[in-house]
Amino acid sequence: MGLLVNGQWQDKWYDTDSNGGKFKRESASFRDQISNEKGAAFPPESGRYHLYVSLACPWAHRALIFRKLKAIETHISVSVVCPDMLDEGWTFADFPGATGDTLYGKQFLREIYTLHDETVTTRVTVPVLWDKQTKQIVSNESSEIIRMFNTAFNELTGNTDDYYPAALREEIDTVNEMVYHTINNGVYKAGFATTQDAYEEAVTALFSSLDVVEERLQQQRYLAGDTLTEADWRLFTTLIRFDPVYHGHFKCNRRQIADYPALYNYMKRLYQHPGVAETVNFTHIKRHYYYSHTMINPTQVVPVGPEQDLTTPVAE
Ligand SMILES: N[C@@H](CCC(=O)N[C@@H](CS)C(=O)NCC(=O)O)C(=O)O
Repeated sequence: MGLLVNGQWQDKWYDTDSNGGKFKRESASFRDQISNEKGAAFPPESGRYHLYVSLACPWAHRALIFRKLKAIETHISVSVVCPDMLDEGWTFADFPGATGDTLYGKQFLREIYTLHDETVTTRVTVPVLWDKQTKQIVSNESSEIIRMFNTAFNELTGNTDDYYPAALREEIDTVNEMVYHTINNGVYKAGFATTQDAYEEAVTALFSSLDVVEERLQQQRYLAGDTLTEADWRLFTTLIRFDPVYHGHFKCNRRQIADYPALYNYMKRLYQHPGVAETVNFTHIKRHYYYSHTMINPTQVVPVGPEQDLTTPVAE
């Protein structure tokens, strides 16, 4: 894994030494918008945009789910990277379920970043929302990509489902804040911590938030009440990876999601939502983490479990 500095690849792992052993996620570098506003640089057009994703990545998974839910699959094409992310970063190497770079036949995802700007300095992350027309990255920030998908293509698709409704925004923002820091990013903070204290701090915050969410879901169907919103999808992509990966690989092993009755039922309900199961690929998920993070798992052996059947009936 590494990053681009003035367009040159440098193979470097995350620096936790300068931060007391704590993992600190950097902000995404590309933050443009697909927008209906007059004169917008990136207007919604069918066939113009492309998503580069990893099926392993919880952030990219959000974008794939929204592409499904909002029926924009025929308007936005997708390339899936190989789950192995080693010294070359994300690659388009062959792997079952990976597609290669379906636009330009490149070898490495970083070449998409340098196609945008050959002297760019940035981490090379997924998801990437790409504009085929200008050969520019529109955005590599999943939280903003899902907001664009929520509304920008409504006229093209006729799908007006709203996962960020005005009346619930305050509530959604509050939940997102807690879920992002302590759960979505919390599992990474635990897994990438290089001191005992940094690890324990992250794990404690993670499980106290899971308790809060469990209690909430015992009272209500979704995080923001009766309405399914982006807050649920943002939590879902972490929950679905939890028992197979974060519990073991990231040492988040106080409990499994399967031990929380309401959370587990909710996770299965979201998994069974039309179109969602086909966005979940446990082979890519397990392979990516256990095979790529060689400082955590030097043998690169991928565990066989857990045995879970997410298709069994759920309580509504
Ligand atoms: N803020 C970004 C984070 C994306 C991200 O960190 N993706 C990971 C994969 S799960 C990645 O590509 N990491 C490579 C790296 O950090 O070099 C988003 O939510 O879109």
